[in-house]
Amino acid sequence: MKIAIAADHAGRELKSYVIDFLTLTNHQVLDYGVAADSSASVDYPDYADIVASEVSTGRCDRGILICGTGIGMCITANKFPGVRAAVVNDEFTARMSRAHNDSNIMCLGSRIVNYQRAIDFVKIWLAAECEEGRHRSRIGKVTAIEKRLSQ
Ligand SMILES: O=C(CO)[C@H](O)[C@H](O)[C@H](O)COP(=O)(O)O
Repeated sequence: MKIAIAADHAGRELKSYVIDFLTLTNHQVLDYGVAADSSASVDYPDYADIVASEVSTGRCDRGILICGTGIGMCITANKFPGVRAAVVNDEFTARMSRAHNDSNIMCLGSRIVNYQRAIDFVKIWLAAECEEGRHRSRIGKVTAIEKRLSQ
């Protein structure tokens, strides 16, 4: 899978662990910063913008965004057409955000989850499929709202 990833200063260390895992498991990873050795305080919308754009345009299959809580990244990413970003801070939401919502961006909170749990969530999220049926129909309604509001 081709996966775009980015983090703000709060998420940069966790991002390195996630990138190592993705690379080891043969995914193609595009790292959009912030640099692992940077000590700068940066703004999460600037990083969510890049990754959400990659997913929205279809240049990447999935995206992973990391900040302190995952919330700011998620709010920003969901402004982009076709993006279904979800904050994932436990196993259940990792699975359900795929099974019911077909999420294409996962947002992690580095101040909430430890590294090992975060990797577990990434594994679950990458492996889970959308259950289709009624869930696809509901996703279609979300897309219809998005289209209506963009006119
Ligand atoms: O965007 C966030 C909240 O939704 C992230 O948790 C940020 O990482 C956080 O706000 C950064 O806070 P800081 O005090 O500037 O480190």
